[in-house]
Amino acid sequence: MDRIPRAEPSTPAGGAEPYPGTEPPAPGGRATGRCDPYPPPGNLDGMIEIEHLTKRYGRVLAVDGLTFTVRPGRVTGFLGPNGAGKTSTLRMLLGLNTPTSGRATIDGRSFREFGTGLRHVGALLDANDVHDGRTANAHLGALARSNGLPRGRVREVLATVGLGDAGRRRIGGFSLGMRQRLGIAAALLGDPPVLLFDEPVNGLDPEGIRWARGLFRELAAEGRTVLVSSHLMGEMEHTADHLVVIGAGRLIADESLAAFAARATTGGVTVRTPDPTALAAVLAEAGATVRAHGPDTLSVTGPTAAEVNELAFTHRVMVHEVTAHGKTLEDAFMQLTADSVRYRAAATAAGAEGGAGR
Ligand SMILES: Nc1ncnc2c1ncn2[C@@H]1O[C@H](COP(=O)(O)OP(=O)(O)OP(=O)(O)O)[C@@H](O)[C@H]1O
Repeated sequence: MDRIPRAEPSTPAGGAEPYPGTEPPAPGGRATGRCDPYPPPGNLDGMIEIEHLTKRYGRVLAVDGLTFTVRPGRVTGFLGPNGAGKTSTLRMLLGLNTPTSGRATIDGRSFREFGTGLRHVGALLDANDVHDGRTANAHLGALARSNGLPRGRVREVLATVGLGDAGRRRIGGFSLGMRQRLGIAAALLGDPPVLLFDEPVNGLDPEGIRWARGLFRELAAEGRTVLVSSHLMGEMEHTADHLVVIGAGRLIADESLAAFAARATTGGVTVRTPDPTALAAVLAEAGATVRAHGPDTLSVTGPTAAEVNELAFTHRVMVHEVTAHGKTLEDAFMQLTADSVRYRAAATAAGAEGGAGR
C-alpha cells in the first residue's frame, strides 16, 4: 500500500549521516522520539493552505470551493459530518487525489514536490490500508527505507505509540486500535513538521484516546502543524485549539475553539417570577422568545441570563431565579452542520433509527 506517496531516499543506503546539515537533537523530551529532520532543513514553517479546493467524483461534489489555512503550533480539528469531504481534502493535500480545481499546498508547494515525503508530512489516513501479512517492523522498515530514514526509527516510533512489544507480530492479528497506533507510528517515522490524522482515535480504548490527545497536543507544542479530522465534536473539544468545520464540501466555520464555545453558551434561560405576565411582556418587547412553564416559570431564548436579569430590574419586575442553560459543543456543532448533513438515518414512527441513506 502507499499510505502517502513514497519518496526516493535522499542519502545512499546505509549512509552514516541521514540528515546532512542538521544539528543533532537535544536528548529526550520530544513527542516523536529523536530523529534529526525536525526542525526540517530549510525554512519550512509547515503552513497548510487550501485554496478554492474543489473535488468532483462524477455527480458527487465532494469538496466545493474550500479555502482555509492550517497554522503550525496548534492542533486544528477538521470537523464535519459523514461525507462532508474531510478525507477527500486530506487525500488531495497528500497528492493521492487530483483536485478538480483549486490548490492544496504545504509551505506553498504541493506534497509531491517534497523529495522525502515522510520527513515533511506524516499522515494517518486509513489504519486498515496495510499489508496484513507483514510484521509491524517490516511495514515500518519498508517506509523508513523508501524515505531515507534510519532503521532505528522503527523501534523508536513503535515504543512511542505503545507497540514496543508488537514489532514482530503480523499486522493481520492486530486489533483496530493497534492498527491506529501503527498508523500513528508511521506518521511519526520521519519526525515531520506537518502531521495529518484522519479519524485517528477510532477503535482506541479510553486510555488510548487520552494518550492520542496528549500526543497531538505535544506535537503542536513543539511547533508542528497538526491537523486532526473527526466527525465528533466531543473528540475535538479536549484536543483542538482551532476548528475548521465543513459540511457538504463547504466551509462552515474557521475559528478558535474558544470562539466556537462562545456560540454554545446561549442555550436558553429559565426564569422564575411571581409576575410571569409582566416579565413575558418585557422580554417579548426586547425581542426574546418566551414560553410559559407552569404558573411562575418562563423559558426564554435570545437574551443571556444577565440580560434577562437587567430587563427585569429595569422594568421593576421581581424575579426569584434565573438559570442559564449552556448547550454542549456537540449541540452547537450539530446545529451548525444540520443543513449540510449528507447521510441521515431515516427515523421510524417510534423515533428509532432506521437504515442510513448512504
Ligand atoms: N472515490 C470516490 N468516488 C466517488 N465518490 C466518492 C469517492 N470518495 C469520496 N466520495 C464521496 O465524496 C463525499 C465526501 O466523502 P469523504 O470521504 O471525503 O467525506 P468525509 O468527510 O471524510 O466522510 P466520513 O466522515 O464519513 O469519513 C461523499 O459523498 C463520498 O461518498
